[in-house]
Amino acid sequence: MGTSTADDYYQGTKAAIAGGTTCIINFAIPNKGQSILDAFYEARQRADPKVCCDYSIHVGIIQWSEKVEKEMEILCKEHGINSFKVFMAYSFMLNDAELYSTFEACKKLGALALVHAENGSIIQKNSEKLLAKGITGPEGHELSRPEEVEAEAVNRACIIANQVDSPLYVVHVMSISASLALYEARKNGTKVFGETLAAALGCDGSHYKNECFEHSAGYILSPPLRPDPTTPKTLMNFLAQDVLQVTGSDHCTFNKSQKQAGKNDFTKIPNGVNGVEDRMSVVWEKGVHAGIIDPNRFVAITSTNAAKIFNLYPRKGCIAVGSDADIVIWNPNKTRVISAETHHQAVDFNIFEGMECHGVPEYVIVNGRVIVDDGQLRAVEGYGKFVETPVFAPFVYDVEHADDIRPVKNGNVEVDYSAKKFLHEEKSCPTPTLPESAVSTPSCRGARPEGQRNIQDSTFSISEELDLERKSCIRVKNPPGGKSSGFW
Ligand SMILES: NC(=O)NCCC(=O)O
Ligand SMILES: [Zn+2]
Repeated sequence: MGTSTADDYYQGTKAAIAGGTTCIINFAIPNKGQSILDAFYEARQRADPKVCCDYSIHVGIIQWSEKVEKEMEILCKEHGINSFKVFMAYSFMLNDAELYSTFEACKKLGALALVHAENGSIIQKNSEKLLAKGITGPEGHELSRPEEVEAEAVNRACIIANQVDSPLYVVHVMSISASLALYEARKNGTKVFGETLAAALGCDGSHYKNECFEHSAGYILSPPLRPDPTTPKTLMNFLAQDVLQVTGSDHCTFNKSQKQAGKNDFTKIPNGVNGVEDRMSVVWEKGVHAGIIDPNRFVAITSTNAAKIFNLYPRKGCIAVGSDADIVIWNPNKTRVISAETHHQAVDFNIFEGMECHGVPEYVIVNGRVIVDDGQLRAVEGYGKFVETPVFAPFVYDVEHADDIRPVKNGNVEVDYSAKKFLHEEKSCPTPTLPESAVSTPSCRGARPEGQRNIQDSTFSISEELDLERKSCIRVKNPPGGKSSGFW
């Protein structure tokens, strides 16, 4: 939207580590007319000297052509890219036929299509109407793109993916309706994964009603936060029940002065909010501390599932011999209050301002180096590396042949990293590896969904049993990747 984010790769990854995230995947979105290869090279040039932790890249497709298809192949075969984001909204949205071709190309390459799902044509018409009526402030943002506009696009994207039998990943699912559209599609056999955001779990759309432009504009992202105050908790329940699989940050920050670009026209407010630093704390607070998920599910939805979907697993997303030494020591008994005054991001606004979070990353080890030491951050610019994401992720494409994951060489020891072995081990591991305090979080409070056990009552994790209990109400008949996956 004609401006650059407040956080760069240094500030962004430093903040990520401060919050307990040790690897990120950012977007390289080309400018109009720019080739996707150039967008990728540019992102690498910007990132490599600056990143404090490892990173990968999703490449954006903002138009469709044979050239784009050829370059997608080059990115997959020569540059370690396995995911491409398309938009169903904004001036650079793709139409249905173009989405069809992109999904088909992804399937052929063994890549994963990521979709920004909102109906761009409806948003445009609604925006024109609202502006003509004199509704120019940030409140117009949600009014122009209500839930059903998101849900319709999720449904349509799933149908298109199903037509070409390609897997699909829906980024930033922000509403109950959109989650249910996704769930319905999966029940009907579409291989679709759903990601929601820390923003959606920690905030609601009431902020758009704030009379202060600076405040309400600070919460503008797309799809927007929803006015229904039950949405954040319901989305957390969807994560617990595997209706959604991942919590991302979609960290895309703009300073107050940058948001001023839309002072007289909400359609010009740069879209995006913070998330990378506070994601882990917000998910712990609203999920584990609230008694909705257990610590194992916390790890799955903040780390392991993403690593599996983007084929970084088991190098990332698990603690094991041969895996990267990216480890977070989480203290559930400490608290912190989120504030723009104290955060490590460059941006001058924080959507979680004033939120008290139980759960603090006390030590963060990045590639074997202690970067957060007893709460003290010592990030090293340029210490991170670009990590390739190979195509045909077994957890997305081929669970039956997931054994084909190559064993990782660890010195002289050859470690068997077969995916099936890991799936099996996950299922049969009843021993807690967490300290008792982390499992029976004393700070637990808040109502539990009806019929669910208090997962904090036990001194060992029962997430597997709980999952089965829950799934008996919401059962995924044809899970992406097949029924044998422990992931589902
Ligand atoms: N969620 C959000 O508004 N991020 C900025 C760019 C995008 O829409 O994906
Ligand atoms: Zn998006």
